[in-house]
Amino acid sequence: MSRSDAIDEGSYVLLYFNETINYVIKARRSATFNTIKGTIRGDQVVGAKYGDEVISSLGYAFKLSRPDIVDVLMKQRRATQPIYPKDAAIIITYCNVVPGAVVLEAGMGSAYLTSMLAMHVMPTGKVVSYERDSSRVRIAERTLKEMGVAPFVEIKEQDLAEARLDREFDAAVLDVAEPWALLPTAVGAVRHGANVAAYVPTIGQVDKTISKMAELGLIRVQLFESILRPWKTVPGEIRPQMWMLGHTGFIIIGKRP
Ligand SMILES: C[S@@+](CC[C@H](N)C(=O)[O-])C[C@H]1O[C@@H](n2cnc3c(N)ncnc32)[C@H](O)[C@@H]1O
Repeated sequence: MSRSDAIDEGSYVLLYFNETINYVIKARRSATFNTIKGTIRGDQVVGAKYGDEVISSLGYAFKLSRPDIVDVLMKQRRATQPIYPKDAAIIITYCNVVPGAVVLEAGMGSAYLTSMLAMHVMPTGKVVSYERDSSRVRIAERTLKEMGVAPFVEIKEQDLAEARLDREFDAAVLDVAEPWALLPTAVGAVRHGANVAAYVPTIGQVDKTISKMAELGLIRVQLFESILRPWKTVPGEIRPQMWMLGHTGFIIIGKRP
């Protein structure tokens, strides 16, 4: 994501009319963006600056605003079920993912979590991410580039179970179907006192993961489900939104004693 005020070809833009009518777009000179308040041409956007306004074909003014990290992340291609920012925030906070940290991850999937991890370890740390499916690696590489974090991620196109690792990691995160199978490798690769997190969608997986963490001697095992309820913020109509994300996954975090 660029810090410049200029909107170039390929920049992400929040096209904002009001609290309910707004869109995140990727600026393309040759494109046309359809909104329910008329269309906006790409050549009105590319070459403008963040903060400018453009007028739609129906005469409505839209602000060209700089989007947030979450806006850009949620526009990236998904090869797999990604970890959403609400869950990434817990993993990052509880696993002490700070600038300079070296984090082990499997699998990389669509690199949503990888991007968020990389943003927190940069500029001196790194994420070492394992993904055994090469087609997903190609998609993940693109996401990391779009998010501007590619230099902080070392991609290993390999099954984590086959990796030989030194004990150099400050944290490990497993988002795979059977994290219990990878826990011995992950636990063996983190420093004393480091946390290992697993992310799974079903209770059966939670049970197996917690049992394996206990067997491996991890301490203070914590289990979280993050339920984020967004509210409508229109003055005079403040109430919960009608729709919300009901379930994503469970986060299990254990500490290597
Ligand atoms: C649910 S996706 C991960 C999504 C990712 N966390 C995100 O936020 O975009 C799970 C990925 O783990 C990969 N995977 C599963 N087992 C693996 C293993 N043993 N080693 C490396 N990758 C693995 C799968 O190929 C799949 O792409």
